[in-house]
Amino acid sequence: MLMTSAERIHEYSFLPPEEDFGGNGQRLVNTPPQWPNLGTIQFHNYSFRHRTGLDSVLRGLNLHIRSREKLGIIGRTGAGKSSLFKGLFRFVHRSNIDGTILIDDIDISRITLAQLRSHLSVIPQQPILFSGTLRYNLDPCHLYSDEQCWAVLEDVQLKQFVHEQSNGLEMMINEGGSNLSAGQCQLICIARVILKKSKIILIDEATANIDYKTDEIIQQVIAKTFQDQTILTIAHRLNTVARSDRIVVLDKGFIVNIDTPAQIFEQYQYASKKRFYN
Ligand SMILES: Nc1ncnc2c1ncn2[C@@H]1O[C@H](COP(=O)(O)OP(=O)(O)OP(=O)(O)O)[C@@H](O)[C@H]1O
Repeated sequence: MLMTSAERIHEYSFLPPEEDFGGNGQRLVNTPPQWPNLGTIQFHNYSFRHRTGLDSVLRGLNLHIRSREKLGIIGRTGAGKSSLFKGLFRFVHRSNIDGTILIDDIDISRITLAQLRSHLSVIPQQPILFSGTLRYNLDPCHLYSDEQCWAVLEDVQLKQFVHEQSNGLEMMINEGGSNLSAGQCQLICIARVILKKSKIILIDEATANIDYKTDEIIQQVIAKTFQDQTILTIAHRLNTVARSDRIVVLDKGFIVNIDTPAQIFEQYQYASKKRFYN
């Protein structure tokens, strides 16, 4: 088993590095120190495919997301919701992208990947936890104080639970968080994102193993602690996006509707259904 780890490290060391920025003779742009201080996102005629030779899975998107806006993203499976996030993180080579994404008026293809990715936070569907202490899982680079760690645990309503553990912040977490519930894992990931204070947060709503009560806590925490952030949420449940400012409906890579939740639900008559697709 340990040799498998050595083999993986060897393989990763020889992976070709990702293209760092633009190419095509474009000049690298330096981001201002506070960038992005507004958190606006603009997609201009944006198309995305996973690899050369495949069809585009996002097609000619035009979308202006405002500072501090809460935007829900819905659509059937395969509609392109996750691809939108991959585009924001620049997970594919530039040759597979048409159009541009601007964050606070800066074209994201003209900054380094490190600049881009260090300013975006994601709360993934499957929370990622490592074997190590809770503190390490909250703050792997040791950038924050214990007080700040406790404060975010309070924000996500885990302070009491951690207090009850004999080691407090030093409590051990198993790989993948196997000694915690799915909801606790999700809340720890949210706490990590609160610490980082990114202006833009991407949330891929968890669909599995979260009970109704924990889901409600997660929604409350997100609504309360991320008021000043721009939030894009891929939603699988109606209640998650009901309080958004707007909802975007994707279908086969196109934006087919964008409106307030009330309008969208009325139009699609989703209101009576708890789960509306998948
Ligand atoms: N790594 C990949 N390589 C090639 N095609 C992919 C890859 N990931 C997704 N796709 C394809 O891209 C399209 C959009 O997928 P995407 O994951 O963005 O949809 P989604 O709306 O997030 O779906 P879901 O709700 O099921 O997560 C689909 O047709 C899918 O098959």
